[in-house]
Amino acid sequence: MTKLRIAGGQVLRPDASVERADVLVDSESGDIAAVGDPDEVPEGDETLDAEDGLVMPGLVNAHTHAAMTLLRGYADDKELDAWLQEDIWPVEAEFTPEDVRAGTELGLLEMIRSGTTAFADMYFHEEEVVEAVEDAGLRARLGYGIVTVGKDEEGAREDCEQSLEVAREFDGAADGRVKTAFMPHSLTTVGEEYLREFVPEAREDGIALHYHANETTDEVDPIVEEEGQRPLDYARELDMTDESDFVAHGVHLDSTEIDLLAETGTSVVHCPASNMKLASGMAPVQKLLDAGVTVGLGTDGTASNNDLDVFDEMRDAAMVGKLAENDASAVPAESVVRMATEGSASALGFDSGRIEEGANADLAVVDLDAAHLTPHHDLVSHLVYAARGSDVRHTLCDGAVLMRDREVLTLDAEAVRERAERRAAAAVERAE
Ligand SMILES: CSC[C@H]1O[C@@H](n2cnc3c(O)ncnc32)[C@H](O)[C@@H]1O
Ligand SMILES: [Zn+2]
Repeated sequence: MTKLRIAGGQVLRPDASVERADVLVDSESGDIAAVGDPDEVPEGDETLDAEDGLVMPGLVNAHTHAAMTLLRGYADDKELDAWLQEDIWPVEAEFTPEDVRAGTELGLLEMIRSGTTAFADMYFHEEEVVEAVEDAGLRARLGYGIVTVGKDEEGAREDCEQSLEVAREFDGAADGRVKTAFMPHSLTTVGEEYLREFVPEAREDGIALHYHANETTDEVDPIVEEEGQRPLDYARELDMTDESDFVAHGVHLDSTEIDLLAETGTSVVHCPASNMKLASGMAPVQKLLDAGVTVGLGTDGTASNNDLDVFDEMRDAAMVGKLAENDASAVPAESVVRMATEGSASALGFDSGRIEEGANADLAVVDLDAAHLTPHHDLVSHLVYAARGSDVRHTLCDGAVLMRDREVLTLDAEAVRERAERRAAAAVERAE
């Protein structure tokens, strides 16, 4: 079977208009072969029913730590630094490759079930993440997260080398669905000497960078004090603000840093739920958009969210964006959908996030015949303010159907849940 016709639905187009259309997917190339009037789209070898549904680009979660599903609900209601140091990092230190595999698979299951087709992952034992992504059929940009604080020189250098190795080894894996990046955890958890030595190595090989930046004031103030400059000026001096790079959070940004991001083409991944839950602050999203910065959307890990549902994230982004600006017209629904699709895809360097001939066939079909999605005044509004991940009927990535009529075809949901439950309990027991 080479051509799959998604028939009978309405389609969300790149200009945010919605029209009655069919989509023809080339399952071999993994691309969208045609989209348009049902009378003009060629017949397919097989049909996927989109009646009473909206065909939209698959959502792109541009910042997460997928295996942290094992820590969902383990430690809540604390601010970032204490939460990481006292609760999260001690258990993560106990995680084996098998734990990371189990946690990642649970994350992938949740993503497929809520219409997410691509994500960025920063974690460790990434070889397990690559295999899980390959089997589950998703698309990912992933990397090994470096932390040098608290490590001796040998350990710190090993971490940096490991991150470069993962970036080099796995780029292009899973038939090209996996891309990689060099991933220093943040500008305060990786020592300057290591950034000065290893970032140029990544650059030489054309490897993109992904890191947490300006998430809390505790992260900004020491850099201002010690370096005498704002964190993103410091990052720019270290050659960490290329147009292939994407930073997570970007909460405490001043106007000069917003200009710097726009000028360099560095993308920002907004993580509203995590920023609210950890009381990190409110990101200046409307100002970033006004300055022309590419903004994507991410959930962060499920210990600070506590789910991977990008529909939830879109709602949070719109709500908190208005609150931050004290303006109900700020961060409107159309901008938010763009962030979660084209914005995130562009930050990750993927040719997806829009329904257009030639783009990756990464798609979700949302059921519209639900009480909470009635009436149909404005379907873009519904995607942001009313829909949930559980409204997704089918999920496709790279032209392959990953979920059909809410049945995930690439993972055994029961086995994944059972394994994650068992491994989470054992890791916590070892740590306590
Ligand atoms: C070294 S791998 C990535 C590392 O990041 C930790 N993490 C999870 N959420 C956050 C966040 O909001 N800010 C900073 N770091 C975070 C995670 O626990 C992993 O250890
Ligand atoms: Zn994070």
